[in-house]
Amino acid sequence: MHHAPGALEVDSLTKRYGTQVALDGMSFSVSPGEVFGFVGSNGAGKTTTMRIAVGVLDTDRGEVRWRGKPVDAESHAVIGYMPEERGLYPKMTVARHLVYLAQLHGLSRADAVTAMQTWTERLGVDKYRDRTVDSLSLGNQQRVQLAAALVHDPQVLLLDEPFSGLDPLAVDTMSAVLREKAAEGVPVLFSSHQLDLVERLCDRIGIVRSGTTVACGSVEELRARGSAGVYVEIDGAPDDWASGVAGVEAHRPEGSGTVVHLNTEADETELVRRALSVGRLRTFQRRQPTLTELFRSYVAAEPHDAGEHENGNGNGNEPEHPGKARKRARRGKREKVTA
Ligand SMILES: Nc1ncnc2c1ncn2[C@@H]1O[C@H](COP(=O)(O)OP(=O)(O)OP(=O)(O)O)[C@@H](O)[C@H]1O
Repeated sequence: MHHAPGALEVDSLTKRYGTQVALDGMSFSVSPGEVFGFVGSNGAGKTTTMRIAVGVLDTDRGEVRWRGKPVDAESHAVIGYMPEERGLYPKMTVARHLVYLAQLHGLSRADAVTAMQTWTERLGVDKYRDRTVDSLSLGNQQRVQLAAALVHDPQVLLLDEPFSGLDPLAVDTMSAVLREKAAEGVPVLFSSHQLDLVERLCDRIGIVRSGTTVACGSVEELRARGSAGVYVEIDGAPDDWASGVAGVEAHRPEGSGTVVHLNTEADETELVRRALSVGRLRTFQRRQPTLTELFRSYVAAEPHDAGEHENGNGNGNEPEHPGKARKRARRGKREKVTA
């Protein structure tokens, strides 16, 4: 785990709803200046983690620290939070809403008005200032919701699926704002199921499963730990030419070739030998896994909605190799995930 001064540290959170385990040793940290992507399948515990960090929900065990101290009412006030349930008052105008929220966080009326003007312009909703929230389209309501998380100049940003339902231009604006806040030294955490976006935007990523962090690192670090892939083109070879080669996990057709996924026990020399023996070998190219492929390998074993959660790796601090997750996946039933 990182311990940069000023980091937001989520340390071994445990949370149950009745018998339902929502968090099971959730741990990770977000450094100042870092955009951290929080990904995991539905019900993995992302919203619960954020709600605990912002103080709207209590944890059973573990703690969240900011600047080395457990978060309390004072630090909650400096967090900008965009909740999943989008808590805007539908009948209030956009301007009144944002000024009210900024004042609630301690800004003077004049500063609150300035902040409202700045953020509505920046997020392209200034023309709707005098409209009630419920008269806006969902995407515009979402822009206002982001403005609401930003008007009080937060020192930590926690955003629950801020990109869902946004048009491509709004995605660009939202991305730019998150990078900008990070550049100011703010730790920025957001959850998303849009993995291409996460891959592009984030400095680091935490993949969660069943209430615990199963992998954490930059995309490059996670890729290096993931299983290798090879793209192969062979004239005249049958589709299943790689079957039976040690360490071959899967192979699927792509274009005029085949993508072969290898696990850590794979013998690449044997694969090359086989490739040469089945036809005229034209291409043999190593491939890094995409974030979507990594996601699938890490969360495949998730027993969600089972009422009980498997503990990922004991402490949630050390990333687990996808190979282990795959072994569990072979034992347990495979779950469909939204990637
Ligand atoms: N109020 C609640 N009462 C009972 N169970 C709950 C409650 N809120 C969440 N849970 C359960 O806790 C677990 C974690 O839910 P959470 O909303 O944190 O997941 P998530 O990762 O944010 O999912 P999603 O991607 O679908 O938003 C789930 O199993 C969920 O059913």
